[in-house]
Amino acid sequence: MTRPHLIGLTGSIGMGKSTTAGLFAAEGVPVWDADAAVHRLYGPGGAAVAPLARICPDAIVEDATGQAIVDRQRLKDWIARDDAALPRIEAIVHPLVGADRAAFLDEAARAGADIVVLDIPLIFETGAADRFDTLVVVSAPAEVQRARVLARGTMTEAEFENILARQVPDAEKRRRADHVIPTTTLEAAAAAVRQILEQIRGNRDA
Ligand SMILES: CC(C)(COP(=O)(O)OP(=O)(O)OC[C@H]1O[C@@H](n2cnc3c(N)ncnc32)[C@H](O)[C@@H]1O)[C@@H](O)C(=O)NCCC(=O)NCCS
Ligand SMILES: Nc1ncnc2c1ncn2[C@@H]1O[C@H](COP(=O)(O)OP(=O)(O)OP(=O)(O)O)[C@@H](O)[C@H]1O
Repeated sequence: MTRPHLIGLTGSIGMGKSTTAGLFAAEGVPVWDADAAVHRLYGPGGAAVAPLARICPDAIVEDATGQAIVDRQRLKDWIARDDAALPRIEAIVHPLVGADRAAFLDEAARAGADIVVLDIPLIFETGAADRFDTLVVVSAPAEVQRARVLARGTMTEAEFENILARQVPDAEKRRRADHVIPTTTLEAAAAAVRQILEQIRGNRDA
């Protein structure tokens, strides 16, 4: 069983990771989404619920059907109060995310996938960049990024600035990427996705 070629897909907040992951999926490439994995781990029956309950019982609530789930706002409240909180949460969540990713990769290899995409917001921030065969960064002009994030209405301008300040700058991500996908239009992004897949397959077959 040969290992699939690993594409790491990343980019700063609102740059179009999820949309671009969908374009890879539309080309038949299996996609794993790190954020979605965390949401599953925090949801009903999720593997992070019990261990997080032990270190922060306040962060556990019941969903509409009475099942225990992690309340992200309450976790954030704890992180804001206590500098030790995030490292303790990460010590629980990261190994569980790693296991979810490993299960996805096993399944993709078994299914005979030649290429897979791992959609991970914090590849550069977590020092994981060298684990991929190809690094792809999605990017759009800063004013487009700002307008998109604020148009969602899910955060204030100050919250957006705060997240930006904690992320590796877009220019550095672009510099370190093997490929930059422009996300100003869907057509441009889709063309870049097809070109990247062709290049990887061409190099492999050469
Ligand atoms: C703190 C939590 C509850 C906040 O959840 P919430 O839904 O409000 O935000 P979300 O995770 O979607 O992040 C929002 C934005 O901030 C960015 N961001 C989040 N954390 C960081 C960070 N440490 N550094 C830079 N950017 C970050 C994300 O990329 C995203 O663009 C959540 O991020 C969490 O549980 N984090 C700990 C687990 C973890 O390490 N997850 C990362 C994936 S392995
Ligand atoms: N190629 C594109 N052309 C036009 N609009 C796009 C493109 N890619 C993304 N967008 C728009 O940009 C916004 C953000 O996209 P998306 O949710 O994919 O970003 P993200 O990087 O996954 O965000 P986050 O980091 O916040 O999770 C959405 O409104 C989406 O419709």
